Amino acid sequence: MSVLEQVNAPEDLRRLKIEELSQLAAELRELIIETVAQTGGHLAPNLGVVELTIALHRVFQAPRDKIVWDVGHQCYAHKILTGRRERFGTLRQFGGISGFPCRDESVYDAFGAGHASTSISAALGLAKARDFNQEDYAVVAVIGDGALTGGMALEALNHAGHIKANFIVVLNDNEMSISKNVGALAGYLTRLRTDPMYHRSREEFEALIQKIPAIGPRMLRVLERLKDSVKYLVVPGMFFEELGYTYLGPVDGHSIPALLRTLEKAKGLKGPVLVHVVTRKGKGYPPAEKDPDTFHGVGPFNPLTGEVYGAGKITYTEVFGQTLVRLAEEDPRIVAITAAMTTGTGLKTFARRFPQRFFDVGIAEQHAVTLAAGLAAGGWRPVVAIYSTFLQRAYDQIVHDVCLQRLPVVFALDRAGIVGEDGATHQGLFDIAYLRSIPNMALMAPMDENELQHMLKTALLYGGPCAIRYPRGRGTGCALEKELRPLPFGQALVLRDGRDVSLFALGNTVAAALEAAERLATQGIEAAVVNARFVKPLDASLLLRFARRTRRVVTVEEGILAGGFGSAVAELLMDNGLGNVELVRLGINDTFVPHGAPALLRERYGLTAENIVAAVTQSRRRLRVAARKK
Ligand SMILES: Cc1ncc(C[n+]2csc(CCOP(=O)(O)OP(=O)(O)O)c2C)c(N)n1
Ligand SMILES: CC(=O)[C@@H](O)[C@H](O)COP(=O)(O)O
Ligand SMILES: [Mg+2]
Repeated sequence: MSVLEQVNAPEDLRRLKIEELSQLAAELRELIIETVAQTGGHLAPNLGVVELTIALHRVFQAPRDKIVWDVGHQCYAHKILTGRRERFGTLRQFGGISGFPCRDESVYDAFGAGHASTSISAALGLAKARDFNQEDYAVVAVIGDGALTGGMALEALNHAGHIKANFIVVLNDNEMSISKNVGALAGYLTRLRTDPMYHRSREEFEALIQKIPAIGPRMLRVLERLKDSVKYLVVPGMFFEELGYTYLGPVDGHSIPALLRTLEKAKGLKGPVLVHVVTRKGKGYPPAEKDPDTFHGVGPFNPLTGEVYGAGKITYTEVFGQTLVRLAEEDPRIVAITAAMTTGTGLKTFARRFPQRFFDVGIAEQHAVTLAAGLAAGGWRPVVAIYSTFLQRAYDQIVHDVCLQRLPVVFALDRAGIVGEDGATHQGLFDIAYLRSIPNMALMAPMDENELQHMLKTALLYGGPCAIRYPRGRGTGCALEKELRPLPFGQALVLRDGRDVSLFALGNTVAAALEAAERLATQGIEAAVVNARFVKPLDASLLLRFARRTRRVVTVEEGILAGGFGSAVAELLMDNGLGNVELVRLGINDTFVPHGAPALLRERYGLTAENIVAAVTQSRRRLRVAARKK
């Protein structure tokens, strides 16, 4: 029996001999690589924390002690060691285990995640709850150097230091966010890691000074008084110490004995402790060590060669990236902003081509948006490329800093709609509802890649806040017109005429609507198909004309129904005395959509051509809302 097979729960791990732990690490790596090669997932972050996870579960007694993973994309070894080894092959599949910590999945997942920089706040909350409940357990937040660039993490670090909370922050420093980590704090961590002057613990440092004959103790007292000057230069982890933390580290995150020693020590200390662990992203798998950006989150690949499968049609992201470069060549005022997602949002070429006009601000969506507002106020034309789900972070900045001042900021909302295997934390389902309600905001969605490039041109010509939402992955494979042309603002496009029912579709659901119309035609039902293009402003006159003519309307959107595109159409009909038009809204009905293959999720959540056909035929039986709650 392998060492890993002996571990069904963390107590089994605590029974292993210390010499067996490195074998356990090797077996965990093997299982993670083998599985992710099949399912896709976050390979490099997980390979980097194998020893750290073993050490955490050896020193702390989960589920009594709480381990809170930031982002949670590095929790695979944790899942395998906490009773989910047998189910690990179902990773990220519909009905299988999630790629992120999830309280509904296991008592060992102390706090759910998916978005970055929440762990210190959550751990602090758990620690205070423990104190209020007069309980006695340890709380540990595990946060990466990338996630530490997020405002929330810094806010929590600040607060926890101030209230002297009893908890531990483990900083997993691998010098990487998804791409190379950015920011002044990252530079400070590098100095901590590499400068021999910093490379010792505070106690070692003080012991060293004490030993200086005759003047040692006096010198220490002087240094104590010179807190803000000399001591700053020489005390390791001074930044964290000044915030109120006991700093331990830097520790080699691939040495199990060093990790065990340091975590034991941290466990015995009072007040906030920060353990600085240095790891290598992708550790133990050469392709991932060499290219941690590609292997951060990866689709299925050949484990022997590291070849990633699935090249083919161009993605929406790529079309966005290449169009922005073209437009920026023509307009020197265009600048691009990403919040730590240069590759994911397709801005790599832009960053290379226009380094001075490109900003990676770290995991700081709120700052990204207000930075864009400032640039726009100063006469520049910022394009902020952020995934739909992560822009949720910056809601007030969109309202207060951009829209209220009617500033010409373009929001490129990638990963809008169903994203698939990342699951509930990452589906981009709320943006229509949260953007549509803001005055001055315009919102569009392209039906294909060709329309996306024209929409980007349109958005940049529009003089106010404007968002374009487009989906993850490959598009329709349509031809891209050479000439970029602005679309008539606020106008929908009729793709097919019909007198029995009007299908108003948004974005990538247009293809399903067209297919549905074909099928309905075989049943003798003539369905008109309208590509809405704009959620805001809606093409009111065209939509009303079709509604009046057909008296029956189906709206389709890959988004939450409440407040979405279908809601906008419902409001339009009501406001124009057409409340008696039969309306069926297809979309996500008041639920979070879990992980699974996108095609399967679209089927389950009523977004396929078949669902549209069913909605039309059921609407004849006067069913008003066809979207089902799963
Ligand atoms: C709010 C938010 N923005 C962006 C992301 C995308 N994202 C996921 S992991 C990651 C990098 C995290 O870096 P780090 O915390 O250092 O972890 P590592 O991958 O290096 O282990 C980013 C930007 C996210 N999950 N949440
Ligand atoms: C954990 C995280 O938030 C990112 O790594 C995300 O999973 C990337 O998603 P894409 O694969 O769609 O870029
Ligand atoms: Mg990192």
